[in-house]
Amino acid sequence: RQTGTVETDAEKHDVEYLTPISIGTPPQDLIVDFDTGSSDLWVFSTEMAAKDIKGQAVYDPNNSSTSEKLQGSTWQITYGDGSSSSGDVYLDTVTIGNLTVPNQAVEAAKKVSDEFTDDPNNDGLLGLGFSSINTVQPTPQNTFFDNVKKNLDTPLFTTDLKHGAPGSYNFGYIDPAAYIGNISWTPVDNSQGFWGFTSPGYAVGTETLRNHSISGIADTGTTLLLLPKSIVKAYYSEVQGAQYDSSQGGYVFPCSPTPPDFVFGVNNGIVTVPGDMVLYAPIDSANQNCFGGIQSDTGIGFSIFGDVALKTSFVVFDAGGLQLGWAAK
Ligand SMILES: CSC[C@H](NC(=O)[C@H](Cc1ccccc1)OC(=O)N1CCC(N)CC1)C(=O)N[C@@H](CC1CCCCC1)[C@@H](O)COc1ccncc1
Repeated sequence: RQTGTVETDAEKHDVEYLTPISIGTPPQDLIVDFDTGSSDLWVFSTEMAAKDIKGQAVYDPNNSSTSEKLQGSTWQITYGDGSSSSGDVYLDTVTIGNLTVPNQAVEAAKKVSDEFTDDPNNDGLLGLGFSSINTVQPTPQNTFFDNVKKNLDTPLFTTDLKHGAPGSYNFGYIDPAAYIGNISWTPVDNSQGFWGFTSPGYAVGTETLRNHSISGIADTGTTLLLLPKSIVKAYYSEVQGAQYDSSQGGYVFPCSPTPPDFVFGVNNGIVTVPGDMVLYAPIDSANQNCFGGIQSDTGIGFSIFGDVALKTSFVVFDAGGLQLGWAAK
């Protein structure tokens, strides 16, 4: 039985968290975005047109003695932000930290949308959602976690994302030194392939929790905390000078004073998003006005507890118990 840990680096404004992996023999090192909101492991590859590669590292299956083409298999994925990619599939050895999966489906990109080409630091995505939403056809493939979990002490992984500092993903164990207080557990609904859960309510600042069921997903691949419009309006009604700015595509407000905290419930516990984390990023060079880290989930169909929520906590993604655990740190 094994356990593993790997460090993940926050990009500017924590817009995404990038983590090193190795693929093939000899190992080819890439840095990818671990995404609990999707279930494909895809990477930039030598099968892409040179014009679509701008600084990313690429996977070359022909340079790996252990790669084996999955004949006839293809994949195509589109994300919530409209970005997309597609290609074909190889089985090859994938290593994360000290954990190795010998026959992991590695989805080699042939095409990627501009959002990926224009993100030089990101060489691909490693999906940590449920394998039921893997896009490989004709036969969907398992995620790295699904393949490795039989070798783990216990079938779970944890996230410890931080604000502007390296965080970590641990596999197979809960590090008691990584959190304080108790872990609040809540059942997971994986019927849509996501780590879905329902929060019982929320509070703005120091007020008492309001009962308001919020169904959403814990998603490391989404930068912001996307909530129902009514809750977002209630929050920003308590932020001086906050307004919806259609040119920015969200609520903006003066970068000082620090806005109130946002609290959401997890079972009988609470998670506090400090006001200074709601200050997502300045929208002007004078740093006068800031784009909010809390925005509306309109059009998605569920809320998204993205990095703005996750980086406040130590979160346990427990596939064995089909539950999520949230703890302060
Ligand atoms: C409505 S899900 C929006 C979300 N994409 C984001 O959160 C992107 C992430 C990003 C992209 C490029 C550079 C840096 C960060 O970032 C922003 O959208 N923003 C950050 C910057 C900010 N100024 C504006 C808002 C999203 O598709 N996630 C998916 C993974 C994501 C795809 C794009 C690459 C990075 C990983 C995934 O987990 C959720 O998939 C779905 C969610 C709902 N139905 C379908 C799919």
